[in-house]
Amino acid sequence: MPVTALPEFPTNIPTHPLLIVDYELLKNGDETEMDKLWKAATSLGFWYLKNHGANEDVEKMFDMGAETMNLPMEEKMKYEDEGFSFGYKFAGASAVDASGEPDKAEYLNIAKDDVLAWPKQARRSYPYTVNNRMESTIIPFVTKSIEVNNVLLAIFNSKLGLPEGTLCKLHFGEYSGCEARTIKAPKNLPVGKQAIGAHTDFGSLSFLHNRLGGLQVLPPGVEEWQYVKPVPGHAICNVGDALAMLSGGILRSNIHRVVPPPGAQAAFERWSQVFFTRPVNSVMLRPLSDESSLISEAVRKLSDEQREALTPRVTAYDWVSRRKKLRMIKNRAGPETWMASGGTELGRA
Ligand SMILES: O=C(O)CCC(=O)C(=O)O
Ligand SMILES: [Fe+2]
Repeated sequence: MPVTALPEFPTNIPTHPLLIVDYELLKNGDETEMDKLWKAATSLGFWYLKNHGANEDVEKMFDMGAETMNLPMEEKMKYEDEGFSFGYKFAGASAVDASGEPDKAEYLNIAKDDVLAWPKQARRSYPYTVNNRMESTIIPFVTKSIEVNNVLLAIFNSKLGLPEGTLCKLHFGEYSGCEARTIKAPKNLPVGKQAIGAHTDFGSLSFLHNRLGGLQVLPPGVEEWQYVKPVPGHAICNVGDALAMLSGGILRSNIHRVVPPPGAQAAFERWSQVFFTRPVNSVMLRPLSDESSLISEAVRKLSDEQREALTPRVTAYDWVSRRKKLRMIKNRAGPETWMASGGTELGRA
């Protein structure tokens, strides 16, 4: 489906405005732009990123996603995600709420470790539609996404007053949950259904590309979900739980969800491409108070409950595994399973 054939996001629906950050300016060390990024990451935790240079790679990812999701179900299920995160997740495998309502989105997660090891296999195998496009599409998209998220991480490292390279070291040199995700939600979903239930992202940074509306955030202090409007060529970036924890809550991992696209857009399939940067598996998730007075000061001001929420005493691997596992309907015992699947949202979900 050419992008131009898709209906516009309706003009009569309120949206949550995000700050627009220019990646080229960030890369050139522009102070004003870095301040804008900091403001976005410490308030809502979401921002648009323009001039990121990944648009052509993203277009190819949309093609790869369509080729993959169009495979017969039997073929996709050969690559089912059996635990951690990598592989195929069929629509309806995860709950969207405590009642156990099934999700409506299917997706395929491709481990960064497999992409960087190609043509060797590091973590698992994938459908031929992925293998065939590894060199032309997936390696370029993942390489570019890593580069972008590294620039963002280095800025956060400096603004948090951490010794140079601290955050970078926590994200490289070992296997991790970093992954590229291609997502499809069907067209004509009834209003009120959720393609993806409310969640905070599990890792550190997400680099998201979508074309239709449907992504919503619940901003702090607000009771109503608000749409984030897709803007052509602009990525939607956000902070996840791991970075919220490492920063002692200074960086915000905000809750979000995916509902049917609004207005005339609802009649179209909804596709997204994401790259998730996550700490390496063995990293203990906790505020880096020993390494930054800014972080230790922020942690000192938290309530006991907030401090506990940011200090789960588990590794990055266990954090992703638990959240993923407890959202799966096959592991659901009752509403308590959903309640136990939460992240750093401090009861907001
Ligand atoms: O598809 C989208 O717009 C958002 C997807 C998302 O939140 C996720 O995969 O974590
Ligand atoms: Fe998300």
